[in-house]
Amino acid sequence: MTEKKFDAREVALKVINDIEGKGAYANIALAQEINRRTSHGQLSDQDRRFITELVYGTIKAGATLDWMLSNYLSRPLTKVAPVIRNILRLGMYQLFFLEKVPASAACNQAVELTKKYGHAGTVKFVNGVLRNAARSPEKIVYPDREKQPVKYLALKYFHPEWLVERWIKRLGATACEELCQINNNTPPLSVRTNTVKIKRDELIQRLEDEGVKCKISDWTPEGIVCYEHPGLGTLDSLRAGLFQVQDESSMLVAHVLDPQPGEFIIDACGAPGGKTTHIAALMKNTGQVLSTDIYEHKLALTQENAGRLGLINIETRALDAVNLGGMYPLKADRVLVDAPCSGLGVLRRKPDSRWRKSEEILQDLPKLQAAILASAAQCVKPGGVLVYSTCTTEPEENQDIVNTFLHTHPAFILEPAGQYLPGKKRPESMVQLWPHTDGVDGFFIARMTRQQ
Ligand SMILES: C[S@@+](CC[C@H](N)C(=O)[O-])C[C@H]1O[C@@H](n2cnc3c(N)ncnc32)[C@H](O)[C@@H]1O
Repeated sequence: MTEKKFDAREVALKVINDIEGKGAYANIALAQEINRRTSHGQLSDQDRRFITELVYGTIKAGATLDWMLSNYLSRPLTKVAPVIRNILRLGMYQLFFLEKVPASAACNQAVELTKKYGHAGTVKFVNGVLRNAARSPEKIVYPDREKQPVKYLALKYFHPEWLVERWIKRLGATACEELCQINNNTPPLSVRTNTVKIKRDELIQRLEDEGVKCKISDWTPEGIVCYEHPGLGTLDSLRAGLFQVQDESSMLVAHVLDPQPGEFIIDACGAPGGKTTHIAALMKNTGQVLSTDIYEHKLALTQENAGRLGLINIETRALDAVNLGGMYPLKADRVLVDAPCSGLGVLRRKPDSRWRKSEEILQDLPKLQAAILASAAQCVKPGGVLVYSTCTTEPEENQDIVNTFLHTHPAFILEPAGQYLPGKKRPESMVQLWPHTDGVDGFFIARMTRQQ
C-alpha cells in the first residue's frame, strides 16, 4: 500500500497560495501539483477529485467567500496574512458548499493547517472564525434578488459584478442566472477524432476499451463527448494521435471555413493548433496550412500536435498577424482569424479566469482584433473565404468587429455561417453560441468571401 505522506487540504492550500500569491494559472498549477504527486504514487483518483474540487471551488467562489467571512471578522480580511486568509477561504468553502464534508472536519483541518503555517494567535483566530460561521450560518444574508439583482447574482454564482451587470442588461436576469450557473459546472471533455488515422466509431470503441465513457457529438461529425475518463496521460489512443482534445463549438470553426484538399490556407492566430490540425485533417493531409502566431513557444505546441496526429501539410511561422497582409497578399484560398479575445465564453473551463479580467479589456482587445482581421483579409484571393471566430460572447469583440470590417471593406460580403454548421444548422448569418442555451463553449463565428 502507498504510504500517505500528505493531506489533500494542504495540497489544495499550496496550489491556492500559488494562484493567489504568484499569479499562477489554476489549471496549470493544479495539474503540475497533481502530476508531481501522482508520479510519486501519493494520489488516488479520489484524492485527485477532492483536491480539484477544493482548489477550483475556493478560487471560483473567492469574492463570495470573502464576503461571507466579513460577517464573522472584526477586522478587514485584507489585514490577515495571505496564507491564513486562504486557510479561512478553504474552510468556508467546505463549510458552506461541500455537503459531504462534516463541519467539524472542515474546522479541525483548518486549525491543523494554521498550526503548521501560522502561530498560536492565528490558530485561535481561525478556530474562532470558522466555528462561529459553522454555529451561526444565519448571519449570511444574500442581497434581495429583485431589488439588487446584480449583487445577488454576482455573490450567489461567483461572478464579477461588472460582468453580471452586462449580461443582465443584454439577456435579462433569468438568462443571466442560467449562464452564471452553468459557468460553475465542470463541462465534459470533448475530443475530435483524427479522421486521417481513424473513423469516429472505431475511436469510440478504442476509448471504451481504455475505460472512457463517451458518446458521439450532435454538433460535428468528428466530435466525441467523454463523460467519465481516466487521466488523459494514461490513454494510448491520445499518444497514438487518434484524437485531439477540443470543445465541440471550437470544432465548428473549421467546418465553417470549409477547407478543400490541395488548397493554401492561412490560420492567422493558430497556436496551439486545435483548429489548424482540424483544417489540415479536413484537407486530407494535402495542400498547405500556414499556421502563424505571435508566440514562437506556442507554435512549438502546434508542431507537437501536428506530429502526434501525423499531419504533414502544416507549416508554422512566428509573426504578428497585424503584418500578415503585406506578406501574403491575395495568396490564400481561405484565411481563418481565430482572434485573441477575452475568453468570456469559456469561463467554465478556467475557474480563475473570471477574476483576472476587467471591463477595460473590452475596449483594448477590439482594436487588436480589428487590426488583425483587416490585415489577414488582404491575404484572401478573389473568391476566397475569410472566417473570423472568437471564444467570447461580447458584441464589441464579435458582431461589431465584423460589421465595421464589412463597412470598410466592400470587397467582402457576409455569408450565412449558420448554414455551414455540419450538424445543427442555424438561421443566423453570424453564429453566437452560448453555454446555457447550446450546451457548448461560448463561441462566435462569421464567414465572409472576397468578391471575384
Ligand atoms: C484564441 S487563441 C488561438 C487558438 C487556436 N486557433 C486554436 O484553435 O488552438 C489566439 C491566439 O492568438 C495569438 N495572438 C495574439 N496576438 C497575436 C498577434 N498580434 N498576431 C498573431 N497571433 C496573435 C495568441 O498567442 C493565441 O495563441
